[in-house]
Amino acid sequence: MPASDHSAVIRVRGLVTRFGAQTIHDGLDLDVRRGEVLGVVGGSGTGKSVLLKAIIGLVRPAAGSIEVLGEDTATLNDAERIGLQARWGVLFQDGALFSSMTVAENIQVPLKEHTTLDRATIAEVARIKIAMTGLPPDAGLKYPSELSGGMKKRAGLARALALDPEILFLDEPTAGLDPIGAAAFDDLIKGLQRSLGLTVFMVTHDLDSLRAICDRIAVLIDKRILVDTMEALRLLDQPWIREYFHGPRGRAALGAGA
Ligand SMILES: Nc1ncnc2c1ncn2[C@@H]1O[C@H](COP(=O)(O)OP(=O)(O)OP(=O)(O)O)[C@@H](O)[C@H]1O
Repeated sequence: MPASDHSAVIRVRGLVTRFGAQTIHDGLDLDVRRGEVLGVVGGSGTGKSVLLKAIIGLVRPAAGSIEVLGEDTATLNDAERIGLQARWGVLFQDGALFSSMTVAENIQVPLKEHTTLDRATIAEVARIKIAMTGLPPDAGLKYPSELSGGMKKRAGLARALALDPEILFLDEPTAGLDPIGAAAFDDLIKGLQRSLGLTVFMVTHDLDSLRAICDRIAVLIDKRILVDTMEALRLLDQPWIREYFHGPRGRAALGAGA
């Protein structure tokens, strides 16, 4: 494998984000490696979603730099920004589907926005994405209100994959799913990540997901990030990490030896 395959596809340096007087991140550094599944964890309100939004340009940093796929996101003009956005897909927590559109129409939105493909090809791509995410073929004709929670997530994932992105951002993908549905969704993400060579940035609270599919884990603590493998992080003597990995839920998810 060439050395460049190990290079960071997301490089955050000295990130500071603020809302009014509240500082969310203060000098945060993070590298996300090409082809890895990175799980992002941390206590409630520590800034996991804000970090995701800062990386995809929905929150403007007060200081620091964010490079995605080699592009410094602060210096892009509109055309460059749109070009970069086409190289990642995002699945927000609730799926964020347009309720007035069918699943197929939802998936077609980014294709219509970012490509010059004809209607028949766009419809065919949408059909492929529906199949890839394990939805039945007739799901394309359904409206979001007619879908179960798990199907909504799959439809959101199909839309996130519409443009064959290099990076997939997931915000709490298994939240609200029952354990069997969550495990199936984890399997789907891991399978797609492997077959498509995706880099996955996944905000989650779900210890089962972390164990099942993440290569490394980033922990938001004190407005910064600690990143390592789960095995290495679990050895750290840090109060939140101890509680998270060695508390009752951590022990249950990680096995009796945790
Ligand atoms: N648009 C906004 N305006 C003002 N404050 C915000 C905004 N977005 C987020 N915040 C604040 O930033 C902090 C971090 O929020 P964020 O949603 O990133 O937390 P989180 O770590 O994802 O939490 P959770 O696990 O509970 O979802 C919170 O205190 C939140 O209230």
